[in-house]
Amino acid sequence: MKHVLVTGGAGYIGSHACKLLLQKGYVPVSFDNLVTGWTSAVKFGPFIRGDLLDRGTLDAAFAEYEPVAVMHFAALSQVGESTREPGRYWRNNVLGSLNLVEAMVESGCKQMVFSSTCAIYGDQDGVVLDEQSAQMPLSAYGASKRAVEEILRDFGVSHALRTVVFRYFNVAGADVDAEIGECHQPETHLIPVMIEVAAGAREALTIHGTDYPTPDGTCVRDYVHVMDLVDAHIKGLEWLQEGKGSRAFNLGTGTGFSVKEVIAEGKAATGHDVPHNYGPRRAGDAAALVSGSRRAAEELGWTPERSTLQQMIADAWRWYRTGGYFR
Ligand SMILES: NC(=O)c1ccc[n+]([C@@H]2O[C@H](COP(=O)([O-])OP(=O)(O)OC[C@H]3O[C@@H](n4cnc5c(N)ncnc54)[C@H](O)[C@@H]3O)[C@@H](O)[C@H]2O)c1
Ligand SMILES: O=c1ccn([C@@H]2O[C@H](COP(=O)(O)OP(=O)(O)O[C@H]3O[C@H](CO)[C@H](O)[C@H](O)[C@H]3O)[C@@H](O)[C@H]2O)c(=O)[nH]1
Repeated sequence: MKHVLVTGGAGYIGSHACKLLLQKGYVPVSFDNLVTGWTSAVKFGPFIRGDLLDRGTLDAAFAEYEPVAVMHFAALSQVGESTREPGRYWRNNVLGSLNLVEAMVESGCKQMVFSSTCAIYGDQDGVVLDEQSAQMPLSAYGASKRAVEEILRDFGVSHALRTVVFRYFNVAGADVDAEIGECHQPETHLIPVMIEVAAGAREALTIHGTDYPTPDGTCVRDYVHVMDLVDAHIKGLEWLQEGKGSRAFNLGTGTGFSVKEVIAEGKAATGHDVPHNYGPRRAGDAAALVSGSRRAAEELGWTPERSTLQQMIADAWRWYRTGGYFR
């Protein structure tokens, strides 16, 4: 049996990856400290409650399961929060990842699929964002992810660590069976916040900034369905298992939607009003982040299949309506 250590396996994207890994014949071992995750999201393999900052628990995990690879999702990942608490982000994301990488190479596990982000690119007016674009993160979150990419490169040189780095754009939607989904406490991401408003669980959504240099003044993002995203992770794992070298890939659809467009689609997809008001810009936000790369399609054979805005909102809505929130 091939074990894969999934850090952050109790979180939103990690739990979806675990489900697909199991379907593909791997045993996903979730390693998570539950800072933003849920034990009830760990349904597809063993669970180790551990912190990336605790090297002993990491070493024990590698010794017990001898994973063929690591999928590294665990991180603090809120852009706004990271601008207020940069120390937490640097410590958790960078030192935590360094611990993980050192535990990996010492145990002989030399393959990692890493969750990076388009937030490493920052704001680049009119520039098509591909993997060669300049990296100018606007937040401690984005900077911490860029730093981890550098650590991975260095350990590639020194220890033959091979990594597939995925720079996600904005992930949304939920498992097609509504068995798992997105659940953050408190929720800050646009689509799940909108779902809570449509369901009447929140009074209104605040649009953070209406004076961006975008067609309607609100931020533009490239949304990708979580199921398409984890499908790419299996392809990334296979890439490494076939012995191919380290590579970075953007994961987005290439189409951007403004906050106002997302709200309009939310109303249509849920059949409910989405009351909203206007607030100031949120620190750390880029005006527009849209992928301009076809590398994942051309080299991994990855084609997003559920990543229409309508489908992502419909799946998130179904997950919410089936009472799926983790406790
Ligand atoms: N959601 C998005 O749109 C998006 C976009 C780009 C990148 N990402 C990246 O994808 C990854 C997963 O994001 P998510 O949305 O599933 O977030 P999430 O918060 O739902 O999941 C992260 C998981 O990591 C765990 N964790 C955090 N720090 C840990 C530590 N020190 N030790 C052990 N476990 C720890 C949390 O408890 C949680 O279960 C993150 O690395 C994030 O930066 C997410
Ligand atoms: O109540 C809300 C919530 C969000 N937004 C806006 O909606 C857009 C999307 O915001 P999210 O919080 O949903 O997502 P982010 O773009 O901030 O961040 C997400 O995608 C990033 C990459 O773009 C990171 O990787 C990060 O981990 C992930 O959470 C932003 O312009 C944000 O200001 C609002 O206007 N109101």
